[in-house]
Amino acid sequence: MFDGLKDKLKGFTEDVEEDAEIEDEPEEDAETADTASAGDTDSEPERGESVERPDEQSPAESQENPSTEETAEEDADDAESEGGGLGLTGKAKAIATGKTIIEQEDLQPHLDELEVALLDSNVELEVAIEILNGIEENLTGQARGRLESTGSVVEDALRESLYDVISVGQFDFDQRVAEADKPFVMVFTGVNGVGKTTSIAKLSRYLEKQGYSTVLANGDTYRAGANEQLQEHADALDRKLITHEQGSDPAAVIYDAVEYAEANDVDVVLGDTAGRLHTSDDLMDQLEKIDRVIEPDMTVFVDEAVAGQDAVNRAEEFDKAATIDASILTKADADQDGGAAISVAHVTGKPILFLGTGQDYDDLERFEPERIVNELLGPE
Ligand SMILES: Nc1nc2c(ncn2[C@@H]2O[C@H](COP(=O)(O)OP(=O)(O)OP(=O)(O)O)[C@@H](O)[C@H]2O)c(=O)[nH]1
Repeated sequence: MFDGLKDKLKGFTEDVEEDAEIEDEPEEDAETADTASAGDTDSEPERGESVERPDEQSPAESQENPSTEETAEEDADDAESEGGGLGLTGKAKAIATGKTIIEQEDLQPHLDELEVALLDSNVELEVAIEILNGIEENLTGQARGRLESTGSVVEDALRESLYDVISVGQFDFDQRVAEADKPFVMVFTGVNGVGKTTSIAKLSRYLEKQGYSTVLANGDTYRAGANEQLQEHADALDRKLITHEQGSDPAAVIYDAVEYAEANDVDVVLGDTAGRLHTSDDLMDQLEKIDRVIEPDMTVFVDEAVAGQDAVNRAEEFDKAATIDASILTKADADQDGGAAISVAHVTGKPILFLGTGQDYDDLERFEPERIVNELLGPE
């Protein structure tokens, strides 16, 4: 999963660190520099100034002191006591105690290369820029500390920045289901053939493992064979499926499924809908009607990770045309790029909840931002 992007990200970290200097100057030099720059209260680096961060703890030290929050707080305190850590005073102190110095002019070419690599991996432009800005910001020590430190300043900055863009809107799906009134009603939408139906079947299996019963509803009354396709999954999983004839009202099918769930104490209703483009007015009207009549607890946009930039564009367009609450990206197992996985939450403002990682019912993974960052950059 995401192997192409992993290599590019690894290259960035290594290249920047090659250009970073580890300085270890004698104390008196620092004092001289400190005095010379007394009164300097700069807190933000200008473009072209050096960006500097204290060296991280060694892996051994970080094991002795595993609290990321504490480390982050200490870093923040350091930064504050150094006037943001970025003025001349801060620089002098940094040199005095042995710090990593990364010159802005050394960093910039690597950021430019990373931007090209991200775009090449189908990361949305606006998202790529957000990641680059995040790296710069994190390197200046302004916004770090939620993830375990790796001992590498550059990797931590990249890690935090990626985390920021992919964790947009995240909520605890399991908790949401647990706390909701039952039946919890979910409706799935997206274009044709992306793995919507399979994802519903996988989610039914996932929910079963959490102790919930599910009923399936085929709101795809548009396509011939859709009932049979979902029936195969229902049979394989031993689930009740509610269907109506082809051409009937999808809202009515899902309504029936909700009634069935209420009458039979079923916890979750999973409603499929016809594959559509956001531009198919009649199908988008159907979706709007489902929203109005059923008031689902969650409308989930499904697309395939391998579609890259197309999936990102569709997610953005669907989100504008209909109310979606979250996304599922399928076929992540076949995706080298990871561009959609990185971009979709940011462009929609809604979280990716699950990744489809294969053709079996168990091949559905919770999209956990921290785990995805580890997947992309390697474990801490
Ligand atoms: N490798 C892989 N294949 C998947 C995944 N999810 C679905 N597929 C395959 O993608 C194909 C299409 O899946 P469907 O569930 O039929 O797609 P759909 O979006 O419901 O299609 P329509 O009902 O035509 O809109 C099937 O062959 C699935 O097995 C996944 O996560 N990984």
